[in-house]
Amino acid sequence: MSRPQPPSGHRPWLVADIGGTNARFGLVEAPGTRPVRVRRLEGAEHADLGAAAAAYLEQVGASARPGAACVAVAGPVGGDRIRLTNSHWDFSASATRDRLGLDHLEVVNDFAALALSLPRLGDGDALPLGGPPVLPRRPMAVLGPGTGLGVAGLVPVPGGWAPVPGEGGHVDVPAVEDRELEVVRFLRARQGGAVTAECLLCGPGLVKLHDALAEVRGVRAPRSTAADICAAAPRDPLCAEALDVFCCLLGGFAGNVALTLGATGGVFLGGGILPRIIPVVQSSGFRRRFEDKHRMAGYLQSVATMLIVAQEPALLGAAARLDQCLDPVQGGADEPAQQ
Ligand SMILES: Nc1ncnc2c1ncn2[C@@H]1O[C@H](COP(=O)(O)OP(=O)(O)OP(=O)(O)O)[C@@H](O)[C@H]1O
Repeated sequence: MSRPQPPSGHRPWLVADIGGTNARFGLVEAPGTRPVRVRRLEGAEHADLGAAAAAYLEQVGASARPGAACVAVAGPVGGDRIRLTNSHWDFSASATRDRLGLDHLEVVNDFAALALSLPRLGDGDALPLGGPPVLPRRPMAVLGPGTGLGVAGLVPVPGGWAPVPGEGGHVDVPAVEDRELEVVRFLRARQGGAVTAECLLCGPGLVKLHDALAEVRGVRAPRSTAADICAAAPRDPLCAEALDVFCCLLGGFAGNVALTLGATGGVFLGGGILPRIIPVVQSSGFRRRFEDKHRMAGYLQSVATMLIVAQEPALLGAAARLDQCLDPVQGGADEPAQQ
């Protein structure tokens, strides 16, 4: 297929994904194309979004000033003031737009952006984790453990797709099997009150899950980071079990999301942790727990589960959002992911 050419006089678009630690940027040179010159900056090294974006544009030697931007942020959006959940950045969208000389600035929730990336995933951007192939033009869902646990739906609407972001990570944890219930009972006693899905299904949550499992098993084996647990799992049975419980809970959670949203088009997994432990997820109880929903087992057996392995997929979704806003021909042209 021929690559769309920039319309004459088209200024590039800036896309960004701002997480708790990292700010990822890219440039979209023509409507309907994938972001290029993608870079990751440390959020803490820059005072605010405007400063980080300016540093990025200088770093990549952008010759033309962007005409529009879409910024995906980890936190609720709405109104001019944007406060990030896990970062000190707090900025005015209109002031940032003016400072960067943009005609248009779009701010979206990071999982809404991730949802909008789904119809643009190509071969090799996502791996099957069980079930049939992805079905075209059906509702889809995306969820991902990273610094927190994000969830969003994506529904087909006339002319394209609409993302449905929410706060789905904060539902109760779907503990069903004995070892899961033991971990949750232990944590309830220790921290008091409810244990949410995000409490265990994210990077810091994996550490909490591992340490609780150690207490339940009566062993002392402190681990300080998710990376440490993932690296040790091939030779440390407790780390391996913590990861299996993590994947099983994630499967139960993903099944709940699929049932709630009617995501018959497929459930996609994103976030920073899973792409680093692909064989572990593939051999875990994830898919078994996804389908293990009593009378709804048959319904879920017909739903694809996929692991997103594309680099910086939220930037792809941010570009899709700009197409929707500024170039309805490209924005409405997305076909659902075919794997
Ligand atoms: N090597 C690793 N193996 C497993 N998990 C890791 C590794 N490195 C980092 N992580 C986990 O990944 C999480 C970050 O995931 P992700 O990149 O999705 O975060 P984010 O919230 O989108 O953005 P940010 O990176 O800015 O925090 C961290 O909480 C950390 O626990």
